[in-house]
Amino acid sequence: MKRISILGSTGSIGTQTLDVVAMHPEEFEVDGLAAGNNTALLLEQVRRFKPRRVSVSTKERADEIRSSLPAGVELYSGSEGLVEIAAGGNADTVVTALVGSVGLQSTLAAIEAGRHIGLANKETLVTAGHLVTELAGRKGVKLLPVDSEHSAIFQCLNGENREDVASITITASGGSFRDYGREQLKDVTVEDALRHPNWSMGAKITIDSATMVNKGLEVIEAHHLFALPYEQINVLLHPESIIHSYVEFRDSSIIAQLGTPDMRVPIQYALTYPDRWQSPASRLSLAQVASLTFREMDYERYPALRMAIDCGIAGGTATTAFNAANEIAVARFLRGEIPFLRIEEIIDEVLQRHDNAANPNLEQIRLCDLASRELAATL
Ligand SMILES: NC(=O)C1=CN([C@@H]2O[C@H](COP(=O)(O)OP(=O)(O)OC[C@H]3O[C@@H](n4cnc5c(N)ncnc54)[C@H](OP(=O)(O)O)[C@@H]3O)[C@@H](O)[C@H]2O)C=CC1
Ligand SMILES: CC(=O)[C@@H](O)[C@H](O)COP(=O)(O)O
Ligand SMILES: [Mn+2]
Repeated sequence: MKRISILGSTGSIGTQTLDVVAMHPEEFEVDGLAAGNNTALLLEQVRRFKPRRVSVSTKERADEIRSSLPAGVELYSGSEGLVEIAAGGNADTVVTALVGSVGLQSTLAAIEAGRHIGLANKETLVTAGHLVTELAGRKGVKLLPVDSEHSAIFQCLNGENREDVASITITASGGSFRDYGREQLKDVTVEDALRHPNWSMGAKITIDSATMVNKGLEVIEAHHLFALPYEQINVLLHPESIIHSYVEFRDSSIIAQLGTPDMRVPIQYALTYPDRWQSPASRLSLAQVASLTFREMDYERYPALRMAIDCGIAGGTATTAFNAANEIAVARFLRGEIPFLRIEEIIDEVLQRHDNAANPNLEQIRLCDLASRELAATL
């Protein structure tokens, strides 16, 4: 029996994690679920998966659902609620499926409590990767990647010697506007940007895919997860999203992981590693796919990717500033306040004014995150 808790159970990754649980009801027990504002869906999940503990975004939301919860279910709220679900109870693995660096405190709390982490919330590693990996190492906690590219690389590295790795290559679909030139990006709408060609995901990551910020976050995530220098991490455009990523070894062999684009596969592998179980995902027929295509990454077309990698190389608080500026700019774009191309300009302007601090502690990261958000909100 595997006991899990999910932070962000009502989102895209959270609901797909529960799909995996539903496929193997005898093998999983759900200890805790943390949602934000979608209390109706949370209540449905409570009825179906019978967690012992739940949390919602605010006290008001908690008051709304208190009387509808079965007797004995513990109810929490706010950031303390997230920490309670992450570190209290008796889960073996906590799936971090919150969106944004709001997930940092609860991820650290889960690690501190000795829980293994099924890590979807990439912003946590982008903003404070050195602290998260150091704590996980000290506590003997596994950081099991859920992000499809990182799960692919993790699978390709299985049983290999790290000294034999020449490079890793993260594939990128190109997002909603992969066939647009920069001129065409001036007038795109929120609706257009939310139409990802291959994956159905939450709104924030779908916009990040369109700006290529997602790939930038993933390069930084890979740097921390696999302890690789940036010069060994490549990005390649692969519009079909069938090869999820690959590793090249020093003998020139390449090992890649392929599959239909279905997040339930990497989610399940993070929960069953090192075993493989039956999955709800459909089988890949390469004969039907017929051709796979690749393009060199164009850093002028996607300047936000270059900025993210430069921040990763600079280290310190640069990645925190990058991530915070992006989170605010994306939220503003989604609210219709700014045009699409303004997202990368805002990130750039925040970075121009950023005063980098090397090897930051948690408090320095918190302050940098706050200041970058405040600036990005006013630009
Ligand atoms: N979706 C995907 O396929 C993939 C996602 N990822 C990463 O996984 C993470 C989650 O993405 P995704 O599932 O798409 O995001 P969604 O927006 O679909 O879901 C986010 C979840 O977080 C909850 N949430 C948000 N803010 C808070 C808060 N302040 N307190 C408590 N809960 C909160 C939401 O609750 P509610 O809805 O109830 O308000 C929801 O359950 C991101 O870091 C993303 O980059 C990585 C690879 C693929
Ligand atoms: C499914 C997943 O892991 C996403 O992060 C995905 O990578 C988004 O696709 P692109 O960023 O390649 O468009
Ligand atoms: Mn990904």
